[in-house]
Amino acid sequence: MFSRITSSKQLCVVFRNCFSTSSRSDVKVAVLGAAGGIGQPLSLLLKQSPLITQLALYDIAHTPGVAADLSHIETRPKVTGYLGSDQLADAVKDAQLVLIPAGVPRKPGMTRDDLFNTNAGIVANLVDACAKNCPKSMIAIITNPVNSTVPIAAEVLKKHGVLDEKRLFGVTTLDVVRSNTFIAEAKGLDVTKVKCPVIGGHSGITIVPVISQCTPAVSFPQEERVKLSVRIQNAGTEVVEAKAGAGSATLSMAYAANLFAKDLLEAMNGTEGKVQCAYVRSDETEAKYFATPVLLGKNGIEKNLGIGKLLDYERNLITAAMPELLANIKKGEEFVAKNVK
Ligand SMILES: NC(=O)C1=CN([C@@H]2O[C@H](COP(=O)(O)OP(=O)(O)OC[C@H]3O[C@@H](n4cnc5c(N)ncnc54)[C@H](O)[C@@H]3O)[C@@H](O)[C@H]2O)C=CC1
Ligand SMILES: O=C([O-])CC(=O)C(=O)O
Repeated sequence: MFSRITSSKQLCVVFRNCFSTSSRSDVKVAVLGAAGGIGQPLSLLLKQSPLITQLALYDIAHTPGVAADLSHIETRPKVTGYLGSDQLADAVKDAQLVLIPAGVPRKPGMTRDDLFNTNAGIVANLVDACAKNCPKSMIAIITNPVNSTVPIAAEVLKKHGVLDEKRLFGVTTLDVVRSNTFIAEAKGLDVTKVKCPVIGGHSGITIVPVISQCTPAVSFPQEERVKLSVRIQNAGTEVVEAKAGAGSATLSMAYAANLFAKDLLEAMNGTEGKVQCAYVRSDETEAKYFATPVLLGKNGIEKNLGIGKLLDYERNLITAAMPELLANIKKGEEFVAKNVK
């Protein structure tokens, strides 16, 4: 091939074709809270994506350093840093995907709902900027309490008249990642082959692992199934306690959010068959928002794949989750009604 090249222009074309990626259009991804415990490793993982052309990093502190550091990596996304609220609009302007890990994490003894008073306003403010500057963007909320911050985001977008429920996600991928890991460990399986859906919400008893739908199929005596399910529900707390005041899961969360973002970006780019569990607007139960596996497509959620067949034990977990989930959703919606113009 190279023997027939006669000019430097031709060489450039060959070089570009050899190293081109599957996507040629501009894809801007913004990370809000990019200098944090999740934001930094997540941005590092996203910087390795050939599907992203611009990686916009926003935070209220430290973004110039994080952006300068990541910008030296020899991968496709161009990194830009934005610091403070004056630069928020530019950070999200025309983004196709906004990932939000901004806000405070738990300390031992706290529930995710204890973060509401600080994080509700942060999420409302960031989503307000998205509504104004990238109204068609996919928005993936990582900030806790996810059970409430997703309804907050929806209500803010609704106030601006730009809510598209198919483009709004609460990121619950870490629950699936943990289930896969714990089941593989318990059964001595190749962890890369284990896929266990987790449905419901993203806090304590609202997290509902559906071990009966795991592939490959696994069976446990009831006592062991209960122990494993409870461990999955409390896995976030396990990390909070191990970190002893220094925050919650950051590295595994960055891994999980990158996995979710990668599948969503690929689906947006036309790859079919991408499925992830996510906390989304739902008609599956009486809860307006409920995590289930969703088929991703060019416009976000292509199809909600639903709850599927459950064991009585798993159905009882949903029943037990419902009061807390409904209260969390109501709290988020009321926050916007009372506090956001
Ligand atoms: N969805 C999930 O599965 C998980 C969610 N989380 C949640 O993610 C959130 C972030 O956790 P970490 O990164 O560990 O916390 P962190 O404290 O290390 O980082 C948070 C970052 O947000 C920034 N920030 C604060 N207010 C902001 C604002 N108004 N605008 C932009 N940035 C702002 C801070 O400057 C900081 O850099 C927490 O709410 C945590 O509970 C954590 C793990 C899993
Ligand atoms: O437990 C927390 O506070 C953070 C979180 O959501 C998780 O690790 O699942």
